[in-house]
Amino acid sequence: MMSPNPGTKYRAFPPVALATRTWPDKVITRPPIWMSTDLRDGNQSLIEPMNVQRKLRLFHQLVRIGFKEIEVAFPSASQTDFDFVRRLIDEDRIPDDVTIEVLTQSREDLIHRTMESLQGARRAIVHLYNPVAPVFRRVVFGKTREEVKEIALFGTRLIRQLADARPDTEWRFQYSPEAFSMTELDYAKEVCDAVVQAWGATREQPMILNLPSTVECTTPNVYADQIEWMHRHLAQREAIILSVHPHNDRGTAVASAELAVMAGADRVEGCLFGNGERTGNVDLVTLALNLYTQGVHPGLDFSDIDAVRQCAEACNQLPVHPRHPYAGDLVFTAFSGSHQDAIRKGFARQKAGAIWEVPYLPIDPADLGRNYDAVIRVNSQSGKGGVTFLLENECGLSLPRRLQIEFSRVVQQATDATGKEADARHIRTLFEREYLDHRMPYAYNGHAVTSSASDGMTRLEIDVDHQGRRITRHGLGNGPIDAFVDALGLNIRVMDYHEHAIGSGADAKAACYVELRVDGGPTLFGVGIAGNILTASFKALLSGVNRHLLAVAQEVQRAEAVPA
Ligand SMILES: CC(=O)SCCNC(=O)CCNC(=O)[C@H](O)C(C)(C)COP(=O)(O)OP(=O)(O)OC[C@H]1O[C@@H](n2cnc3c(N)ncnc32)[C@H](O)[C@@H]1OP(=O)(O)O
Ligand SMILES: CC(C)C(=O)C(=O)O
Ligand SMILES: [Mg+2]
Repeated sequence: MMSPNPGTKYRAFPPVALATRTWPDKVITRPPIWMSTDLRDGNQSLIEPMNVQRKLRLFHQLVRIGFKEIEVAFPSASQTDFDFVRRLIDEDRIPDDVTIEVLTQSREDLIHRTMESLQGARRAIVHLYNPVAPVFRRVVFGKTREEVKEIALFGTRLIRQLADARPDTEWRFQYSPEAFSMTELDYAKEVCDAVVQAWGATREQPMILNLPSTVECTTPNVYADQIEWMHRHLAQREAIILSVHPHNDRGTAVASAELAVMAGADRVEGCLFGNGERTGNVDLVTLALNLYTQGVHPGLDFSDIDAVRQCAEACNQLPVHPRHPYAGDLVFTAFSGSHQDAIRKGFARQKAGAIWEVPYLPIDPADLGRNYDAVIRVNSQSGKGGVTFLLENECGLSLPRRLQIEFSRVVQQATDATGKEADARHIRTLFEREYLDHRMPYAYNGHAVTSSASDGMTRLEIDVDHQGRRITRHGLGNGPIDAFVDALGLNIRVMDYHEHAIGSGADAKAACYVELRVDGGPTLFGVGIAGNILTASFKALLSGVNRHLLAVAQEVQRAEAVPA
């Protein structure tokens, strides 16, 4: 049960005294060094860790995306992880410009096994960690500050010694004071300075110092302050590649990473789609594409985001949420009417090569290999914009504005009745049923222009079915439509008329929309599609007449059904 007074159980994280902080004014203008830990931190968080096959598949996907540093295993943890590192090296699967990284605790046997796994590697990063925060010192280790610092120094010296004994590999060293963000800053600095010195890092041969928010426990601005404080106070900053490793316990890992980069971090560790322990490591896809939408190329290639997502889902055996930024199934989909309207107008105005300005879409789906098909989907929350967009895209029909309004009511009735989404095919069917399929009471069979005489009048013979009976009639008018109306012998007033071609070449068709009023009733539309514009316009007239007569018949039925 939730406590009515959480202050007795939980305490607020204290802010950092850093009055002269500079990060709020910084702008990220280049990408950080990315490090994927999908195959280590991501893997250790899975219900079933990846086998070698799945790890290989994900490794090659990470290489394709463009990661140059990949933490591939915790080799002393399991035979699978050890064997995986061996396969990468023995089968020469690591591209020249990619460096693999492995993680170890600061324990003698584990360090020996870790170094053994890397035998023969061209280049490798050995990553040592130990927890340094007060709760770990007290609860997990029962050690003093000095003793915990000594754990870090022991591992650093041993790795230095083993690395020096294997000069054929180009070694790099990384140290993480685990749970950094929960640690007193002066103590974190003391441990880190000691490790940097013990390793012998220099400007020419820097080491990676990784400051994790192992469990995210502050607002992102506090993490940024902690990073800036370290950035400014570390004794040998020039000998350090400053790295961050945010987790997402408060749901703000992406913000933490972004602010940390503004605060001085050079490097970010995380996983694709935010996989990782508990609520995940920071999501590298979101981080990278956030940069991209600011006009900064992240140096990672997500131009086939669906393939990356499918690979991650298959390897992790975990789904990516449909609303996941940039990658989820629904993130480029608008259901609601005003959004659809704005997106449709945005697409219509967007010019190739111009700055992207489609409302509600922060990125062009095409940049990620997504198409526009699913951008607009229609349910009962949708308006004319979405319906119009789908008809345009699916059938090449550009409805005049008032017809858009008329037909969107038809779609809304249908979606309200079912409570379900109407896909493009369903909308097309509704449109055909409403405007194109009526053959009662009138159906078009043919026409002939008998003369277009010198008096400027059109004479027309029409061949139509009326109530299933074939009839021929003649009409005279100041144009074909006028003559057709005359031949029908009905009281029809044509209020508006639109036409356009559908497609091009031999298969091109004509679409015609007429807005009319029959017998002084309400205005309504008729639509005709045919191989030529004249036939399309006659069909459109009959469509409108049939719709009017059907509405009248339904009205009569309704009136008769009401008990007296
Ligand atoms: C935040 C992170 O993601 S850190 C990475 C965490 N990832 C993993 O742990 C996954 C792989 N790990 C494993 O499979 C196991 O931990 C192994 C195989 C490496 C080691 O297993 P075990 O030997 O059974 O030890 P276990 O993991 O339980 O470690 C506990 C012991 O190590 C000590 N320890 C924990 N971390 C460290 C460290 N970084 N350096 C030195 N000692 C450590 C603990 O204090 C404890 O000591 P104690 O037994 O004297 O009380
Ligand atoms: C090993 C370290 C970097 C880690 O994964 C963490 O602290 O979250
Ligand atoms: Mg982690």
